[in-house]
Amino acid sequence: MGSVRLSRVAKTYGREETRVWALREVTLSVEPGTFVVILGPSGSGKTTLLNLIGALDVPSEGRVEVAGHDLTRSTEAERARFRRHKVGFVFQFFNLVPTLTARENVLLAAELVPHPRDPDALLAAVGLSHRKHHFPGELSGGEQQRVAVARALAKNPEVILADEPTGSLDSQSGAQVLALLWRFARDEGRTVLMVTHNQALAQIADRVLRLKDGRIVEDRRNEEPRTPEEVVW
Ligand SMILES: Nc1ncnc2c1ncn2[C@@H]1O[C@H](COP(=O)(O)OP(=O)(O)OP(=O)(O)O)[C@@H](O)[C@H]1O
Repeated sequence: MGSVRLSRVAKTYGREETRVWALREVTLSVEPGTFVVILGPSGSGKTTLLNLIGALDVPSEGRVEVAGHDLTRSTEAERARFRRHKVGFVFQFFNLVPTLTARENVLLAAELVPHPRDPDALLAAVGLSHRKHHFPGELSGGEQQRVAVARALAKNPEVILADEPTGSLDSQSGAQVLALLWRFARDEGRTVLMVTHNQALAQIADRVLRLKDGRIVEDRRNEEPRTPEEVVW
């Protein structure tokens, strides 16, 4: 299932005197079913970390293993297959296809995998049955993000990577999106890694990672995480 293991991972950009260390000496092991919240200042390496786990990028050093796949020893074609089958992505700005309806956006993801979840059931679960034939431009930000979560879940992925999924939402829509991601980890044993600038969201995490200057400077487990509904933000 969706285990995540990084061993002495570094990621650099550029060369020699202009080299930037986006990540260094990152070692991490996350068990399936964990809801991980990743905090850290701008430029600390949070997005880079998600990109490596999601096989959108490869490390400069070290090893990345996700859901039993060694992403550092795979070809680009294998990584594309891994992204397609194993990972659901949720971004800050939804990234829906504007010319497709909500339902078609979810269907498009479902068609990528052999054992998808039912798009209509997912749209019902995110409270959007009545809006499924609407285009993204006809939906509010919160509704679009709920479609994006339904799209990510449609693939029934082992790992969900969410980069500031509530960053552009009002608090009520944000809470709904959060609850969907949280339940997916809790009820279905999937691994969710979520980057956020909102410190309050650490309370709902099973595990909190804090990055600074490309290193993990805090790695804490919450014995009794709160539910998204309990957190005021
Ligand atoms: N393609 C790139 N080329 C050069 N440097 C990059 C590239 N991508 C990221 N970086 C640098 O790597 C470092 C980490 O970036 P990253 O986007 O992972 O940070 P972040 O914690 O997600 O920041 P933010 O909260 O602002 O999104 C930064 O110094 C950034 O400027």
